Amino acid sequence: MNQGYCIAFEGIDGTGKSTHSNRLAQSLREKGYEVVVDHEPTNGPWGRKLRESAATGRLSSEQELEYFLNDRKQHVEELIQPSMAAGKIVILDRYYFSTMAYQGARGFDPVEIRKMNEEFAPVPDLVVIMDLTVDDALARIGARGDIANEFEKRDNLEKCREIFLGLVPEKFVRLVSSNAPEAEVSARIDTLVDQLLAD
Ligand SMILES: Nc1ncnc2c1ncn2[C@@H]1O[C@H](COP(=O)(O)OP(=O)(O)O)[C@@H](O)[C@H]1O
Ligand SMILES: Cc1cn([C@H]2C[C@H](O)[C@@H](COP(=O)(O)OP(=O)(O)O)O2)c(=O)[nH]c1=O
Repeated sequence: MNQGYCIAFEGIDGTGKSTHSNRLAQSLREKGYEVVVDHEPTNGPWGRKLRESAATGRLSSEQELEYFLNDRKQHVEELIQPSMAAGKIVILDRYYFSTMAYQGARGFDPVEIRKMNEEFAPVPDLVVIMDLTVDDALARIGARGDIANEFEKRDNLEKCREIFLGLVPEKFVRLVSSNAPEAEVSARIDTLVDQLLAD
């Protein structure tokens, strides 16, 4: 049994991370793989506080960063590491690249944020950056029936998108435009993951 895989979906809100992390999980299960799919912020105590803050007003930048790190530490210990150790494929709808982007957009140095995370969080085998223009992403959030929350302000999303796009030259990062029919986007992601699993 191998040591498992970790695949993270990243990108600004509304780009299809949740849709495509679930579609990928389904398609891998149909191929016989053992898959765990989960999201950050988690449904644990830190994640719940962070989600509340998206609706009611953001925490101070220091406190927000601390809560995201606490949430992730718990996630790594309780779910990510044990699942990978059991040889499963872990699919994450957001991971520490979101902290680089969103807390980076709030003034922290993304490089420092990455270092802090990589001290305890496994580096994923593949990061899929789902991409849309901010206008298109906000339109999809609206169509989903949601009112944009505190994290989803236009200027903030522009900064976050720039940080995400800055990761693309890295070897394990792939950019996928979400500006195509869902089945087409899904097929592109399946191809990337098939390549990873064949290596
Ligand atoms: N390729 C696509 N084309 C059109 N709509 C899509 C596509 N992928 C996702 N959507 C829709 O866009 C909205 C946002 O997708 P979602 O997966 O919730 O994004 P995220 O998890 O990144 O916030 C949803 O209503 C979803 O059905
Ligand atoms: C994981 C993570 C998310 N976020 C932000 C991005 C999102 O706008 C917000 C909520 O995440 P989101 O994926 O929208 O969760 P949900 O759909 O369950 O509400 O948290 C950060 O600022 N830093 C992080 O490290």
